[in-house]
Amino acid sequence: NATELFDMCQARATVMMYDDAGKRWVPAGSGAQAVSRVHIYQNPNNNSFRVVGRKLQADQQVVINCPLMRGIKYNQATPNFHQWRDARQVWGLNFSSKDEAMQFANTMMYALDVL
Ligand SMILES: CCOC(=O)[C@@H]1C[C@@H](CC)[C@@H]2C=C[C@H]3CCN(C(=O)[C@@H]4CC[C@H]5C=C[C@]6(CCCN6C(=O)[C@H](Cc6ccccc6Cl)NC(C)=O)C(=O)N54)[C@@H]3C(=O)N12
Repeated sequence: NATELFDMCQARATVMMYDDAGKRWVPAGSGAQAVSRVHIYQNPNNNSFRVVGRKLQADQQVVINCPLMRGIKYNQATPNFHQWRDARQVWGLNFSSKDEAMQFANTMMYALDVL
């Protein structure tokens, strides 16, 4: 049966990926840049965590589904723009508010601490 994932936090953000070749940030997912609801889920069975973001608009497209690996460095480049590297790319979250950014960062840092 599908494991019940614990929804630790949610924040509104535009999910971006860094295009190394073009040296620019591009919106994750297809179509125009749009705000997503970004979650940090915990799988309590194996103490794993993942960041999942879905577009707020009708199609609810999944634009990020990124497991959090031990040792990731979460960089709060600005109060509203946070980023981290995974094996393949750099993710950027452009949060809709500083409060949501702070709450997300606190949860992220907790997860990275207990991994
Ligand atoms: C205001 C105008 O903003 C803009 O027009 C664009 C679009 C804005 C919205 C989407 C976004 C918002 C905010 C600013 C904030 C600054 N910033 C950048 O991109 C900076 C500037 C230079 C550029 C160079 C590299 C780049 C890109 C790739 C990763 N990286 C690193 O430095 C990493 C970081 C890191 C550190 C520690 C751990 C993990 C990681 Cl990932 N370091 C290393 C050692 O890996 C980076 O973040 N860079 C953003 C930006 O410009 N923009």
